[in-house]
Amino acid sequence: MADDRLITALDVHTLEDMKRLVTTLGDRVSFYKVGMELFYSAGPDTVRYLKDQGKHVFLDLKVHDIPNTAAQSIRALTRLGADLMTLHGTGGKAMMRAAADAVAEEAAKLNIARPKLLAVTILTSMDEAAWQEIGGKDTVANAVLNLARLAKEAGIDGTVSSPHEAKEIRALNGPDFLIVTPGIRPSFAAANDQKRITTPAQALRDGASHLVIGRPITQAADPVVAADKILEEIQEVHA
Ligand SMILES: O=c1ccn([C@@H]2O[C@H](COP(=O)(O)O)[C@@H](O)[C@H]2O)c(=O)[nH]1
Repeated sequence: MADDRLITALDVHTLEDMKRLVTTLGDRVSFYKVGMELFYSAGPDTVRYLKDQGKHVFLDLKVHDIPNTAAQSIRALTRLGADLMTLHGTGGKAMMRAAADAVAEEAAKLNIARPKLLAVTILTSMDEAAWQEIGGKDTVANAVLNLARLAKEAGIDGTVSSPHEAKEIRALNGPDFLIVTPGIRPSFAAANDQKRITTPAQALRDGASHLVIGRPITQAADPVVAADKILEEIQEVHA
């Protein structure tokens, strides 16, 4: 049975590959992520197709620019009708505020449901060493928490962060804040390039609202079996 807490990342190159995966996974997956790899290759048709299939869409394009450019880009993306969209929290509070205002304005103008905006904090592929290499002065966890606080103050709906920070973000930003966590690895899957990882059930127990899982499903020998195992695991953790 589908569970909206599972978001499957469609990191493939073409519309045809995307459609094949969505057809294969059928009704068991209700929420998909379209990221840069797919969107830069196949464009807005990806989102339209998924919406036509009755799926929820997380459009993860990680907008990062000065406030005006970020806001206008987010405004344009709002017209595609995704459910969730991202921008980088490291663009700062003024940028996040401008983008949040732009989404609200554009959705009201079009009379559509307002897509929720998520701030990407520190990528889940970074460990402490990688973070310090780019000049991080505090721990990854503290930097993530600071960005989560700024995001909420700026009117952003949630964060993209690793499951390692979920418990503290939940305590800081309350029950309604979205905590969307990539870096999820079921026991049967390889870590790949992800560094701050945990299992699907543990991430939910720690307060994640959604799990983003790509390769453990899409590159599995049998994606249906992999998705079913994950769904079985998370159904034991109540929302
Ligand atoms: O910090 C981040 C932000 C985004 N992602 C995205 O999530 C998926 C994870 O895919 P896996 O194959 O399960 O590793 C991928 O699309 C990333 O772009 C992230 O991993 N970490």
